[in-house]
Amino acid sequence: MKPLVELHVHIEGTLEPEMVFDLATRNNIALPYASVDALRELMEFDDLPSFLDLYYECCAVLRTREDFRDLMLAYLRRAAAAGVAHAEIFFDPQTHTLRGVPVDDVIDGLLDGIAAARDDLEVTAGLILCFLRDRPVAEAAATLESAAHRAGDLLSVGLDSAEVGYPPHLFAEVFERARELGLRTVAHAGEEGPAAYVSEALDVLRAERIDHGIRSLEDPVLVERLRREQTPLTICPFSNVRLRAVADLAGHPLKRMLDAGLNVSIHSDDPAYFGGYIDDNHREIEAALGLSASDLDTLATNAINSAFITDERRNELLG
Ligand code: HPA
Ligand SMILES: [Zn+2]
Repeated sequence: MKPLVELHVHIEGTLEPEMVFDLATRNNIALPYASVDALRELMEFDDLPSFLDLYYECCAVLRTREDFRDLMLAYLRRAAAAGVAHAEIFFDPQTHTLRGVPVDDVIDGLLDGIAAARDDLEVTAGLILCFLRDRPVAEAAATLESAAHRAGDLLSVGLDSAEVGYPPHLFAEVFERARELGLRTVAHAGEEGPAAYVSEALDVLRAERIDHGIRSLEDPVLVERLRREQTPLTICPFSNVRLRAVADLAGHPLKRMLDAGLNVSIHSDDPAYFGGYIDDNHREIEAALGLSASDLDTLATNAINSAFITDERRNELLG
């Protein structure tokens, strides 16, 4: 069995309700939830925007470098227990800098957590700085400049938050600047937005991986292109069900995507909110779709081949 590689997880989406309460106490923040259970009960969503409202609200407890370290270390412990050997992890700096947290504290804290995990968990990890597409483009550009001196500490940039109405082309110049800084590029597209956003992310942003991309199936020409170019699509089954992009796991298009020869792999998105981590996503989607041993090997191999790692590390993970 190949190890798991996590390519689509938002660190803020690993903030478990218990940690929301612990950090609120540490930082003297009054929460609008009566209890951990009361917060958990709010985790019923109609769509991406309704989820994002709660996700951003909970982020208010993250204030210090130590908070970000503890969040990262808790996530990597859980990931290591799931069998994850390598993780490429999104973070949303604007969510924190808009509340007055310095971007360096966010990055330093997350790197502290990664360093601590490397020493005792044998998990490697890297960071993907995401721009919030539903905020002004100028703010994304300023965020990138504010983190430009940390480009050596980052793997890639990404694009997340509410998708519909915020097409990728808006961020063309920001992504171009990121490439000038030596960063790789990925983008959420085709989660709730149309297949055309996936094409735009490829053509205009030159995204090297597409996060979600499930609505690509609505455009046969795009599907053929994704197959030919073997563009990685990072699929998050629990997220798609909980945000009602698909009705249930049995109706998830993953098997159709595999059978179409697309480069898909399984990931967790926001595990604290969507009912499970990467191992849980794998176990349940495999059962729901009756995936074969060969499908499972393809999924594991795709994730390893789609990671931003050295050839040496890739060979180690491929075994
Ligand atoms: O699933 C997601 N989609 C878009 N933005 C996000 N930010 C956190 N999770 C998500
Ligand atoms: Zn995501």
